Amino acid sequence: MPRAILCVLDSFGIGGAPDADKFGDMGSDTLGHIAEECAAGRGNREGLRTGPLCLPNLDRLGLGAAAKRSNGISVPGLDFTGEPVGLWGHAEEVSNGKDTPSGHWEIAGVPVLFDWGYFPEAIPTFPAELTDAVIAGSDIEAVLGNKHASGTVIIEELGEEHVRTGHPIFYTSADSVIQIAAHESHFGLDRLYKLCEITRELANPYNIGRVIARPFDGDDSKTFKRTANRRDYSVLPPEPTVLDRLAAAGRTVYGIGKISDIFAHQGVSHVLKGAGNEELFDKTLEAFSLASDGDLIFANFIDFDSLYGHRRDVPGYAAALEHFDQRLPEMIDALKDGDLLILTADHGCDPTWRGTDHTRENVPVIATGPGLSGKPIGGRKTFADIGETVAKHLGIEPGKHGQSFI
Ligand SMILES: O=P(O)(O)O[C@H]1O[C@H](CO)[C@@H](O)[C@H]1O
Ligand SMILES: [Mn+2]
Ligand SMILES: [Mn+2]
Repeated sequence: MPRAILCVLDSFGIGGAPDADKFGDMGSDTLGHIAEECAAGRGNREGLRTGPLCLPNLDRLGLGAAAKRSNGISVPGLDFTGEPVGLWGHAEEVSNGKDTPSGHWEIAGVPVLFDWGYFPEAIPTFPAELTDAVIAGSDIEAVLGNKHASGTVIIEELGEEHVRTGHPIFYTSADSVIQIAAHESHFGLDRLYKLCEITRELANPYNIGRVIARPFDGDDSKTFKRTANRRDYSVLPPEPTVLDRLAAAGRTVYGIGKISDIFAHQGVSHVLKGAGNEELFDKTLEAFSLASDGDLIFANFIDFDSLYGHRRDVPGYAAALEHFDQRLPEMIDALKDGDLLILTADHGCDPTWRGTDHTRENVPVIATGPGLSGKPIGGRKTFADIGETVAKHLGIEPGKHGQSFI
């Protein structure tokens, strides 16, 4: 049994989702396209990285084999030829959305089989009754934006007007989300959080997954920068997740990074935050030294998605993957006898794809542990197989969805 360690490389899809066409994402492939760009010499950035994508540790565990099985295409640069040393395969998402909560909840054994509410690609995107109610119920006079946007682009576009007028910037994306950007010192951080709480309540009838506070600082449109004080206001998962089931069995769940926010703080006993992938990796290792037998460490590595996938930054994404790969042996060396480490993702965010949104993709499912020999685990029909594997490994009762692959 000892422990389970579940790492989500946020947005690290490996292509081949059978229902990608429903999302306009047929052919999207986060890993495959990054690797192709790198192989063609378009993944270079001075001082950051050059050449073909180089992920020897993930590849040896079975990443290249899993990607090939997911979409039938060999990944350039992932040329490990022996038998993978990990359990390797991919999983399809059954949840209706390609958003972070749907992906994580399904990984934790609870697919999202209802439809979230979304806002249309129109201006204004939000219904007037909703923005009117927010204005009436808070201390703001108007909202700016009111459209689909990339979070970094919209603060450059409207940040100065926001500072001048005091009106916060409301925007959305292909996800079920209302994001509110405001300047930390001109508008105030606590005031922004309060506004998000009010908006969260008012958004419930629209079935919106998350309201997200997006504070930023800086002096003008050229220097505005989002701060680390993002805060997510999520609805609760529709059924108990494997986190809740573990908590009910008296186990400790360590949530690293965004995990606790994604699960509306339910089922997570210890929260360890980190400012970016590097710190998140350190915090995950710290949790290794805190966790006892039967506990779960659940980590989210956000930079892949928010800094590189949504920003459509191929060299940045490639460098972040290569850095994670270089550090992976630290995690493997920290495993005790009986520990199970699983690496996966919650959706895709192909940095070569149009727009700035997530992409519907299969995700890798790679597992290893002392004494575990490598073998294929095939194409799993739901991410919930991951949560059920954790449940079985940690010796708790099976849940309603998915099947363990061990
Ligand atoms: O462009 P930014 O603000 O990073 O938005 C991204 O972050 C949101 C939450 O993860 C997603 O809905 C996506 O649109
Ligand atoms: Mn995500
Ligand atoms: Mn995202």
